[in-house]
Amino acid sequence: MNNNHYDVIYIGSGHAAWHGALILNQMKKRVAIIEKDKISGTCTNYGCNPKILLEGPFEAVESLQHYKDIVKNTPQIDWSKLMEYKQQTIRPLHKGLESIFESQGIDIIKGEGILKDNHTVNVGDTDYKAKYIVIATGQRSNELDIEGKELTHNSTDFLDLIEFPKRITFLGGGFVSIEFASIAAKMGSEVSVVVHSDKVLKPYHQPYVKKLIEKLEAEGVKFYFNIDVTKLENIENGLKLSDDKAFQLETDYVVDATGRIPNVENIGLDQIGIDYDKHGIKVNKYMQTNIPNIYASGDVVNKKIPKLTPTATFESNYIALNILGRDADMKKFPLKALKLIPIKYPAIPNVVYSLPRIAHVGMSVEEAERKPGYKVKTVKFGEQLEFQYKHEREAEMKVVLDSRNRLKGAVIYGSAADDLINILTIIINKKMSGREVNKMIFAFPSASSGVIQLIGMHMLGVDINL
Ligand SMILES: Cc1cc2nc3c(=O)[nH]c(=O)nc-3n(C[C@H](O)[C@H](O)[C@H](O)COP(=O)(O)OP(=O)(O)OC[C@H]3O[C@@H](n4cnc5c(N)ncnc54)[C@H](O)[C@@H]3O)c2cc1C
Ligand SMILES: NC(=O)c1ccc[n+]([C@@H]2O[C@H](COP(=O)([O-])OP(=O)(O)OC[C@H]3O[C@@H](n4cnc5c(N)ncnc54)[C@H](O)[C@@H]3O)[C@@H](O)[C@H]2O)c1
Repeated sequence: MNNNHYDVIYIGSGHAAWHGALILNQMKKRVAIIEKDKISGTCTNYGCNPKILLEGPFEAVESLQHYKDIVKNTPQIDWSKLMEYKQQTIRPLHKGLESIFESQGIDIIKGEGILKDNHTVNVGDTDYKAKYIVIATGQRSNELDIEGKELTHNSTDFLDLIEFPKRITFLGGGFVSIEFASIAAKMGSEVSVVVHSDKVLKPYHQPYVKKLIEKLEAEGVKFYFNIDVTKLENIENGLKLSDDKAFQLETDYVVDATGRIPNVENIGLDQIGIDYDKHGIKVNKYMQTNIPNIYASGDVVNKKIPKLTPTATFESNYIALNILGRDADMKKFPLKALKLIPIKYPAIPNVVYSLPRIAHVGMSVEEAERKPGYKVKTVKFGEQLEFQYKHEREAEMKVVLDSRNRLKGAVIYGSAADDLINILTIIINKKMSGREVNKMIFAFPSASSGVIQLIGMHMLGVDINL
């Protein structure tokens, strides 16, 4: 076989690509991954992984603060040591993954992939051919078009900060701003969050967002709402941010966290006629673009569901199975059937990794309140399970139950929300009844055992808000 001919070529090497690439490789397909930057994409190198690693010590400090009458003296975090640890841990990851892929027989092609026709991707001066192509080029940070925009930084810069600034400002009220502001507040910086609307974390349950804002404000974070910044300039002692009206803010470091935009430019979409818009590449229910042998996966897709690592992974796996189904011969009928199954997303948990976290899954409280027959129950588990839940009295959740008391959705405020939400996601996806939930035994006295018990009681119709 010609060396440059593949069954499947991926453009991009993030979660939207490599999970499926490994499946196809295992199933004896010849696979190549084209990557212009570090192998394994945003999450591993510039997103989830470095973020959660840097956040670890701050989370530990936050837990200790729940015992402030008992544990004296808040520990100080040495940012430069923490950054050193982050670099040592994160920097080798892409090389590690690269060698795993290569040892499995997946070809890694370094460079910028550009579609030339329905079966050809060009990298540098070489053309690579494939029966199927998966576009998985992800997103990049938005850059606000303001005067002095070159003085702003993005999330990647923040995650590489060597020295923590005394004053730091985040533009935007989304995930990145709120997660990073939680860290910055604990570094003792003067932290500002400047938002162009009157809300932060719009998709989240606003009463819990309000609780989080109040908590961050108590730690010194200043929120500025309804401000459309237009200018950032150097001044004698730092930077000055302003709008066209009276807003002025002096700071030392500005993070533009006003969202991410799909990488749809310069990859040959117009040349070969693939449909896309500013929200990403358009796909059908099989994740195919309007050219059927070319798929799109992950953040680059124009989709209503959240652009997250687990959704990118889910799509990557789905596409691999769809390709296997299309290629299967009739003797392997079960595989053939795979190509006919449209993608169907289960309930998708979302977490803001703030301190504390906010998480949600399934039907929102707001939708449930409008829907006849649905109930919303508030479970004040921080108060009810004080000793199990490590003194975090303000931790709370709201669960959405349908007319048969099945769990349909939940929103959680509290430090363990990121793990608890996964358990609730299983209950929702498995459509478990209250009886089924109550038939299981969990380790005690863990936080999750208490929470599941409380929810299990609600699902049996027993209201046990003590
Ligand atoms: C700061 C931050 C924190 C985040 N935290 C979380 C979190 O906690 N949980 C979560 O679920 N999600 C989080 N995300 C989102 C998550 O990182 C993305 O949803 C995920 O990485 C999407 O995967 P992907 O493969 O679609 O895209 P990416 O991981 O962005 O991969 C795309 C790859 O394609 C490459 N590429 C682009 N164009 C070309 C080309 N022409 N040729 C070759 N290669 C190309 C890029 O270099 C990149 O490596 C975070 C994101 C950021 C920025
Ligand atoms: N925990 C997680 O899962 C996690 C964490 C970080 C990032 N992410 C992913 O990365 C994406 C990017 O995060 P983000 O926080 O940058 O984006 P975001 O979409 O969450 O928030 C963007 C913020 O910027 C504001 N904004 C948008 N346009 C603006 C403009 N022109 N002027 C001023 N403000 C403007 C929005 O109102 C919003 O408050 C997320 O949507 C998510 O997909 C996920």
